[in-house]
Amino acid sequence: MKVVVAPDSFKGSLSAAQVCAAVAAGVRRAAPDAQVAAVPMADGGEGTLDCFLSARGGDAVEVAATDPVGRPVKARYALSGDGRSAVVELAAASGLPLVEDVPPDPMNAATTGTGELIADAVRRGARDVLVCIGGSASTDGGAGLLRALGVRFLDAAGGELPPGGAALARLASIDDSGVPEEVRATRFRVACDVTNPLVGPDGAAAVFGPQKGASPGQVAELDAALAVFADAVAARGGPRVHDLPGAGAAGGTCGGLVGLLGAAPSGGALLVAEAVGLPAALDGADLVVTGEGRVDGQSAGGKVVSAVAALARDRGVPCVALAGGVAGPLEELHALGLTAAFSLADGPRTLEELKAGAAPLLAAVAEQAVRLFRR
Ligand SMILES: Nc1ncnc2c1ncn2[C@@H]1O[C@H](COP(=O)(O)OP(=O)(O)OP(=O)(O)O)[C@@H](O)[C@H]1O
Ligand SMILES: O=C(O)[C@H](O)CO
Repeated sequence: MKVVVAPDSFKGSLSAAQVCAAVAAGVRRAAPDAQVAAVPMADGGEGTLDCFLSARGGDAVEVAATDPVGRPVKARYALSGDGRSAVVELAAASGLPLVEDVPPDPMNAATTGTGELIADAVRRGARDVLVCIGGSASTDGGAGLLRALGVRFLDAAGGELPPGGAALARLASIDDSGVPEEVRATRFRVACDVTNPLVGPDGAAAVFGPQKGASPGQVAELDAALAVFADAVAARGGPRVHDLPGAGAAGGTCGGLVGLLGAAPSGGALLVAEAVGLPAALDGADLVVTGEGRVDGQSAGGKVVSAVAALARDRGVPCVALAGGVAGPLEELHALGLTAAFSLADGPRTLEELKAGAAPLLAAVAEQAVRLFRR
């Protein structure tokens, strides 16, 4: 029997790798001869670099980069063992927490550092780059990132715009003739943390500008500047990113990556699943065990459990979720491919007790679940 274990972390109790170890122990108790494939998962947020490195080998690479307000910052990204693929988390060099020590600068904050990490990965040979975005300090449409990769953003007089979202209001043309061949040859995929469009009342500036310190007036300015940016992308024959779901992620960085680098936005968990080789691991599987801290109706929205269940369903493999808490409605998850979900609770306990005892409790419920499927 082959069992694939592909869980998210349990927030506050176990990393995805620890969940895999606990579940594997339970699987072996129920089916000592089972072949267990552990594929720790993530949804593009916390833990994504680690799960990529555990699946693909390789190292975290530390780079001297630029933070959102132009200061030096050391940031890490993951490069696969074969050097061909990389995962870059935008929050590493362009995250809001990096600038908590200075007054907010929503108009000028930029994604430059993330572009520097990507440039480093491409220089080292990566041609498949997963960019996990969200948690940004900026609303620059990814202009800083793109500039670090060789794109020039010019005003009507042909002068280069300064960093930041506000300056995009003066954008007259985009020159990508300086983008190196190896960047053009790279496949970019974007894992977005939200599905907001680039502009408008649900757009990057309106919804996420305030948390970056933008006043209502600044939100309106940034929204108009992003519209100028999107118009300029469309004017040069690029896609229309104004209303594209997800384009507003990370202050419009997704819009920039889609518009100028041909990136494809997608739910984080599905992209991570591909990056860590889950589809291949599912070949010949008899059962998939997934899970997260709490499985509920929200787990259907592009989270790890729903992505794993959908991949399992496509291959006709039953999929069981194990979680600290399981709360309905679960119809959507079942429709996506989740066969059943079980809580690790073994009786009335406090949350603290459940978290502290998570590993043995998980092994016990995994053992019981596998008994239903063993052959
Ligand atoms: N071992 C456990 N037993 C019971 N409950 C747990 C356990 N581990 C985590 N939880 C609960 O599940 C909640 C959600 O954890 P989960 O791993 O699903 O995080 P998440 O997906 O980041 O959450 P969110 O849905 O807020 O994004 C945690 O806040 C915690 O209360
Ligand atoms: O970075 C941001 O703007 C938010 O996390 C939404 O992507």
